[in-house]
Amino acid sequence: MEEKGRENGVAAMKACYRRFDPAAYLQYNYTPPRADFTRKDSIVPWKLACLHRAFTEGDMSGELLVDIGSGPTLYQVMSGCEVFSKVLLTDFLEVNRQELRRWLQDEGQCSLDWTPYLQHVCKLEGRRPSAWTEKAAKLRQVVADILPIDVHCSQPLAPDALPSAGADCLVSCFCLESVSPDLAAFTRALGHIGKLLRPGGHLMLIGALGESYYFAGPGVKIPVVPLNEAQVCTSLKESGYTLIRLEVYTLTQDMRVGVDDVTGVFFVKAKKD
Ligand SMILES: Nc1ncnc2c1ncn2[C@@H]1O[C@@H](CSCCNC[C@@H]2Cc3ccc([N+](=O)[O-])cc3CN2)[C@@H](O)[C@H]1O
Repeated sequence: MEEKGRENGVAAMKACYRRFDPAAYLQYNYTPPRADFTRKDSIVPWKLACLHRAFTEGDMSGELLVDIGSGPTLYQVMSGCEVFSKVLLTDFLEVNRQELRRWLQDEGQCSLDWTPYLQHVCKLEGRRPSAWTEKAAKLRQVVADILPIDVHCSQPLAPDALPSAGADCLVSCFCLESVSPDLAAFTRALGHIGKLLRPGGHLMLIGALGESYYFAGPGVKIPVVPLNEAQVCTSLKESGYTLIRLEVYTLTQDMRVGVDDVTGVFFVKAKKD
C-alpha cells in the first residue's frame, strides 16, 4: 500500500509540471526585485555570491559538474564553468531543455537576457564586466549536453550518461523540494542524485525554506514540500553527505512578490561520504 501511495504522489507532481511555463517562471523569479544587481540584499546576487565562494575556495577537484534540475536557468553554473572542464545540464521537461539549448546554441529568442548575470559573476571573479562575452563563450564551450532527468528514479539519468566513477560535483537549485510530494520523497531524491556523485565529491544545494506552493505560470500553482533548516540538515545526513556549510537568506517584504510563499532560501555546500 505504501509503495502505491508513493507512486501516486510522484505521478500527481509530474502531472503538475505539464503546465510549467519557462518564460513566466523566469519573469517571476529572475527579474527585479529578486534579481536586482544594483541591490546588495537582492536574492540572486546572494545566490551568485554563495556559489562563487563555494566553487573558488580551493577544495574542488575533478572535471565533471552536473546540474540537477536546471530548469530554464543558467546562473547556477556560471561560477562552476570556470572550475570544471565539462558541465552537464539536466531537466525533466523538454520545454526547459529547449530554453537552455536556445541560449547555448546562441540562436536568440531566449526568454531572459543572461548578460547581467554573466557581468555580475565576472565582477565577483575580479574581472571587468566586459569579460562577460568570454564567460559566455566559456559556458558554451564546457556545457557538453542537456539531458533528461527524473530525481524520483533510483537511477535519475540514462545509464551511460556519466563515467562509472560518477560526477566530481553536483549543483541543484530549487528542484528537489519543488518536485517532491513530501519530506520522505525529498530525502529519497537526495539519495538518488547522491548516487551520481563520486565519494568525496561536492554537492551545492540551493532551495526554498517554508515554501508550500509556487506559480510556474498564470494559474499554474505547483505544491512544494515546506522545509526548515533542521530538515535539510537531517535529510543530507540520512542521504550520506557531510555538511560543510549552510547559509540562509531570509526574504524581506519586498522580495515577496506573490509568486510563491517562500520565506527563506538555503545554500548548502556538502561532501559525499
Ligand atoms: N521528477 C523530476 N526530476 C527532476 N527535475 C524535475 C522533476 N520534476 C520536475 N522537475 C524540474 O524541476 C523544476 C525546477 S524549477 C522549480 C521551482 N522551484 C520553486 C520556485 C523557485 C524559486 C526561485 C527563486 C526564488 N527566490 O526567492 O529568489 C524562490 C523560488 C521558490 N519558487 C522544473 O525545472 C522541472 O522541470
